[in-house]
Amino acid sequence: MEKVKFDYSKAINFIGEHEFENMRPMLDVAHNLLHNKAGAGNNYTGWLQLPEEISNDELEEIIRTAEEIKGKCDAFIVVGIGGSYLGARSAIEMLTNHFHNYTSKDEKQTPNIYYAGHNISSTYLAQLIEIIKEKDVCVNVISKSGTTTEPALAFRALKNLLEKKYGKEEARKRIIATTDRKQGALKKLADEEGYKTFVIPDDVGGRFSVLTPVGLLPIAVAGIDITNIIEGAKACMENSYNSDISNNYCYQYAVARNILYSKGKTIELLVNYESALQYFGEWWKQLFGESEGKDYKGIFPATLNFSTDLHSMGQYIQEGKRNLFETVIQVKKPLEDIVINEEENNLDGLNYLAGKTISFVNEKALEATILAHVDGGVPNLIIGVPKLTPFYYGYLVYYFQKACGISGYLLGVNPFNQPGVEEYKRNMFALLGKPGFEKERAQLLKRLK
Ligand SMILES: O=P(O)(O)OC[C@H]1O[C@](O)(CO)[C@@H](O)[C@@H]1O
Repeated sequence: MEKVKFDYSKAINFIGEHEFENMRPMLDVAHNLLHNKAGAGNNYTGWLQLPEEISNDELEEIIRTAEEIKGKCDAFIVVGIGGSYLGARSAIEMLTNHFHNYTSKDEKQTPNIYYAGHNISSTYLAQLIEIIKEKDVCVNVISKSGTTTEPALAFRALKNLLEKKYGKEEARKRIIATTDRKQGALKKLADEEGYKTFVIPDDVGGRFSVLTPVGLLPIAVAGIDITNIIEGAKACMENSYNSDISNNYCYQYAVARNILYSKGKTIELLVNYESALQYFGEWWKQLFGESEGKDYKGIFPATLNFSTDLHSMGQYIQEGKRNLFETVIQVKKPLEDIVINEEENNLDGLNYLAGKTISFVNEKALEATILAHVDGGVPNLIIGVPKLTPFYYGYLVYYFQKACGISGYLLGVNPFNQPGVEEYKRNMFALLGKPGFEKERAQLLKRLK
């Protein structure tokens, strides 16, 4: 199987070969911290061996449940936020037809997939309920902590809908909870109601959980081969095991971004030229943002979808503040292609492209953009992916997770916690009047006057 490749030749004006050499000792330390589970946050590094440790029994159980759901519903709702939904969504958007929710179940043999609990928009939830209320519905509620407000609120409304529609007994069979082994409100609720549950391993944090039932169940419901995803992750696990940077593309990426960061390139733009990768970017953004943005440092991760965003953000990238670098995901072969047709009168002037394919044009757009942006002072790192298949999805997931762990240790942070996210939650609970937050509430209300 062809490897996912990393190429930093378009950043060579910004990173000298010797700088990789200079980073070897630091990389060795980071590698050992991660692999010996000796670094900060080491009790959340279970994702490292997941592709090898996930058992056939567990995979079969996920696939069996997914088949049941597929047979039972035409609307499947994934309720979760952050790492509890972005992995699934990134795979589903990458690996199913762009228009999968617009095709009939007969055609695709899978339910439409909807998402809830990833915002607190009443309009979104009301409109979702309107769309699904006449359909046959199943819900997968996912929360590691089991206490996150956004999915809990959405789930309360959807549970109510299902119970009214089917009665309590049948609703119970249409709800699957993915949560902690023993704690949290969702675990308690699932036990009381008798929902089927899947467990998120204790040592795997939300943003590293896509290769657990968190991601795998919804992905399987969407008709995607999850065993292939695990195979891909396993391949990357093997290819990125060696701490020698000269043949470890994953470590080259981790090191390159840290070198660029140390030179003031504080914003990383993950760029794609395939719209199917939009949500992969969202998943990546949380992975790196939540892992590295702490202790008042860290690269700010942003995503761009090209060529779409070249027509909105292209100006900034070319000539704005020079604190950017790009990481381009280059897909070598599209799943489908279209040959550009010849037109007799050539009114649009495109006949010079007749006989070429749309993907050829996309490739030239990529090459042209990289050259322009490098000339404009924006280093480009390129990650070459042979094709968008389940195998390479799994490969990329592991690639970025591993690079993130290593990169976080190189930066000197704990890549596996997220203490800062609690700040807004405390304020929100206080303002909502949650019991136990009375003191904070009084203080905040004064500040809001
Ligand atoms: O799975 P949970 O516990 O609902 O958390 C969802 C998301 O919220 C966070 O905890 C941040 O609040 C993320 O780390 C996580 O991915």
